Amino acid sequence: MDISLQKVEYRYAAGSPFEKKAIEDISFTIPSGQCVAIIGHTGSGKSTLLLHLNALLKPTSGSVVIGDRTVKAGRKEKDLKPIRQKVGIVFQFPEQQLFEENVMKDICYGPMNFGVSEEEAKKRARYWIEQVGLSQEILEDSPFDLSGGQMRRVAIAGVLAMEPEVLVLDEPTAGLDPRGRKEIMDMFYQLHKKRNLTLILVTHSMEDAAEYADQVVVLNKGRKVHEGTPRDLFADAERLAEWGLGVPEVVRFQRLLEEKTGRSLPGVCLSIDELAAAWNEQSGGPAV
Ligand SMILES: Nc1ncnc2c1ncn2[C@@H]1O[C@H](COP(=O)(O)OP(=O)(O)OP(=O)(O)O)[C@@H](O)[C@H]1O
Repeated sequence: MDISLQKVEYRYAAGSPFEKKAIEDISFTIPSGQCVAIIGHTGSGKSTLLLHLNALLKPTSGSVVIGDRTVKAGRKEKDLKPIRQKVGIVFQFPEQQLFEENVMKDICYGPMNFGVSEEEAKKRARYWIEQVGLSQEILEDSPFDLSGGQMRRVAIAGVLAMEPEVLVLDEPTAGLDPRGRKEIMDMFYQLHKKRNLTLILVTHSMEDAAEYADQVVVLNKGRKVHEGTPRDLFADAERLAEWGLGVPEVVRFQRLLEEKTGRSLPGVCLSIDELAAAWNEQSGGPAV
């Protein structure tokens, strides 16, 4: 299922003295099965845009096409549940939304809310708890007895148990240590690859955008200022700085290495493995 935004504008408190234009003239398409990162400085409009992806917000002008449904300004929408089921959002710090007495009930809540039977919801809970790297034993525990990392996985299992076609991740690694970040992102990436799940990654992390995204959309002051591959984007540090963004660590390390050795490597390397391979090829031996 593709999602396509066409000249989307959104104003908070439209028509009131407190009106505030948050995004404008935003058009792009997220093709089914892709991993797309949406990045931008604080206040650039990422969260506002994210809420349009499953019709939690309706554009003030323009339209959002989600599969076979078009959501546009000035039109009363019929049942939005099918859209909300197909496009799952994992909000920032999703563990804060756990509230049931045990993990099983928390995971079943979303699917049952969308009309799935209790029996089927429980079957899904048993399946998804393992897919997020936890054991079924945890299902009977209170979510509040778990560690922060486990709570986050439980909350993610609750969204996955709705079996969405598109998963929107709002700063999925916020507050995690580097190991936890990598584990969570690798888990999403495996799901994306194995199930052809479309991933939309809304993030401040240039590292995550560089490592996982096929395409990156950059927002600045409510407008789309760039759309392209991570490689194109991170080759231009000056432009990134203009938008208040930094280059990923691995690209910075590449520059440092080039400065120190006086040799330049072909292109931009987006992972340590790539950097090592490019260096070894240039230098004729394993120096990194
Ligand atoms: N509920 C609201 N009412 C009025 N203005 C808002 C509201 N939410 C956001 N804004 C404004 O809209 C603009 C875009 O905000 P948004 O939260 O979408 O940006 P963001 O890129 O997600 O920021 P961050 O990275 O800090 O979460 C900002 O100028 C913000 O002040």
